[in-house]
Amino acid sequence: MKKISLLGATGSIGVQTTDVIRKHPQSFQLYALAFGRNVEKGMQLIQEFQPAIVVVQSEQVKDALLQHGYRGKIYTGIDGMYEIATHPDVDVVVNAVMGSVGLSSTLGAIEANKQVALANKETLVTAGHLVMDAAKKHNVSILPIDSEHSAIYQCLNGESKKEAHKIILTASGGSFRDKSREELAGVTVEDALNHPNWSMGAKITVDSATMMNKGLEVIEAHWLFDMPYDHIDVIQHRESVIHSMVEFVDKSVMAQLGTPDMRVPIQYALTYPKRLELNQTKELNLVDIGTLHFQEMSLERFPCLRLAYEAGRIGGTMTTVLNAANEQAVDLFLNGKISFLTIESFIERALESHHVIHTPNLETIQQVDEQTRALVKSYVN
Ligand SMILES: NC(=O)C1=CN([C@@H]2O[C@H](COP(=O)(O)OP(=O)(O)OC[C@H]3O[C@@H](n4cnc5c(N)ncnc54)[C@H](OP(=O)(O)O)[C@@H]3O)[C@@H](O)[C@H]2O)C=CC1
Ligand SMILES: CC(=O)[C@@H](O)[C@H](O)COP(=O)(O)O
Ligand SMILES: [Mn+2]
Repeated sequence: MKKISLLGATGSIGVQTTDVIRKHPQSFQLYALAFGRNVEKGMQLIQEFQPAIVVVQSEQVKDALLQHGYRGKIYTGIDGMYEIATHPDVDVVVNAVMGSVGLSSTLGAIEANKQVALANKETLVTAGHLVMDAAKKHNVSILPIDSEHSAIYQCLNGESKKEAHKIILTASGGSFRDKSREELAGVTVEDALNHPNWSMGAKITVDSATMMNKGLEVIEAHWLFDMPYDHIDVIQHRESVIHSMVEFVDKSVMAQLGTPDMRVPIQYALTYPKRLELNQTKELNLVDIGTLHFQEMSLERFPCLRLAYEAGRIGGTMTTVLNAANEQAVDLFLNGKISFLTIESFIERALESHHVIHTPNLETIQQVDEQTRALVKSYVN
């Protein structure tokens, strides 16, 4: 029985994680959960799973939960998430919050020697060196939940890291894959949220449309698999059936395939190195699909991917700025303050004005993150 702390329980990954836990009550217990503001969903989960500890984003949300009749142990904010990520009774921490707000909990979980199942890719983008150094120091495995990185992890299983030559990340192309850059001028939030293959939270769905999601994933792969940027390729693959590939030194290529269903990588991160049945997931039927499509990824069509490669290659606080500027710009877009194409121009402006700091510590990263958000907000005026 593994006791799980689930951060971001009310979100897309969080809810799918509870689905996996529900299906395997002999293997997993939801010991603690954290969420932001969705009190209704949070209460449903509390009533079903009866966690020992609950964490919410703010005192205001805590009051709302008390008004809904919750009488158990409750903490708030980033400190609360840190508390349940490091709690001595917890075995596994699933980090499924959105954004760099998950960083201190990821670091705390590693330092407390927890098994870490990581969906929160932003923590690796903003501070990959801190996360990976801590994981090495504490001999903690970080099990990726992100579908591409889970695929790579599975392809590398039992292989020698030295013999892996190249990582090939697949990208669906996102909501606007069939539009030219000219056609992007008038797109709406609703259009952007219409992902062709996956049902996900709003921020990552917009990231898929700008291709920043793949940019963040390139940086995530760099850190997780210690792979130089020149050895990480991205190709467009419309069907999201091949979740990613690894080319080895002998030119043999391993791929991991499956229907697009996040419960598969979530469960794998919880059961690794074993596997459990996952009956409710649709079997992959390649005969029904018939044809898989592949296309070169254009850095001109998708400038956010170029910006991510450039920031990743410079390193240091450049990726902190990339991530914070993106989080802020996407938030402005989702709130109707800027257009879709302004997202990429705000990010580029923030990167251009930044003087990189190499090997920053946690405090510096947090400062740069805050300053970048304020800077990007000021661009609106
Ligand atoms: N969805 C997917 O299929 C995939 C997601 N990912 C990654 O997983 C992470 C989560 O994505 P997704 O589930 O789609 O996102 P959602 O927006 O659906 O969920 C985010 C979760 O984080 C919570 N949250 C947000 N801010 C705070 C905060 N300050 N304090 C506490 N909780 C907070 C939200 O709470 P509430 O809603 O209650 O406010 C919610 O539970 C992201 O990093 C994303 O890139 C990676 C691969 C696939
Ligand atoms: C499911 C998942 O892992 C997402 O990150 C997914 O990759 C989004 O799809 P694209 O970024 O390929 O559009
Ligand atoms: Mn992904």
